Amino acid sequence: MVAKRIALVTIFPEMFAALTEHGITGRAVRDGLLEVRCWNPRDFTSDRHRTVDDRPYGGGPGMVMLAEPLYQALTEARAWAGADGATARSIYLSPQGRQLDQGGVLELSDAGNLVLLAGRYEGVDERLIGMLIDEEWSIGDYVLSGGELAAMVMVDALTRLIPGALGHDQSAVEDSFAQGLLDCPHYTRPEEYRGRVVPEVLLSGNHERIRRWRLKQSLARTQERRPDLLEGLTLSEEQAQLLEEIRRERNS
Ligand SMILES: Nc1nonc1C(=O)NCC1CCCCC1
Repeated sequence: MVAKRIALVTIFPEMFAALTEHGITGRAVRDGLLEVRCWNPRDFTSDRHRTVDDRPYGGGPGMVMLAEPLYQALTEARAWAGADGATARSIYLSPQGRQLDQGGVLELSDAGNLVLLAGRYEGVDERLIGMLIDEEWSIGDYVLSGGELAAMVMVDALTRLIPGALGHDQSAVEDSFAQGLLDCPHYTRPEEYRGRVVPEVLLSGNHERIRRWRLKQSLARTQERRPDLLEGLTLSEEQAQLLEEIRRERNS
């Protein structure tokens, strides 16, 4: 198995320890499923202050990231990500991008290796984007101080789709999300917690009843909290039946 390579272009490479040193992403790196490597544009400057930004043409507040240090950093990052003939796609994280959802994560997970550009300041010289960026993606309609956290969100969601990255006991978590539904409620010991008990079906040991209960709970939650998600779904016979039951129970 060849490790998935994700290159990051960022002036804060230390931030990515959050991915490489913890949790599922950290284990994927240790297990050789994922390779993460950072390129810092500051390493591609030639002035004493290692300048990566400058004032915006046209005036206005803040600074804009210079194209040249990013160009050099991205070129090296793209070479690494595209080594041995691998396909590599260069992405810029910004609120102006396509909004990321699980469908987009699935698409990106099929796109081979990635180069993620994390911007700072007010943004990046548009000419650099035109020259070296293939796609712009957003993790949501809000403004962060930089693209690093957005890049980490994307890497985390992508890593969960790498075969072997989730221990056997987590792959089940993907079921409802993979079906485009919200997740069902979860419980663990004790059976009674401050007077609140676990739904008895989950103690029944009847795996078919439990599967059906969990699916019904996912459908009910999705109907209640995110009916828009249901609109986009083609329901199975069983899902349609359960949804009918839910609607009947709600109206009774
Ligand atoms: N939302 C987002 N989704 O992806 N990125 C986002 C963001 O808010 N990024 C911060 C900006 C800050 C200025 C430079 C470019 C990135």
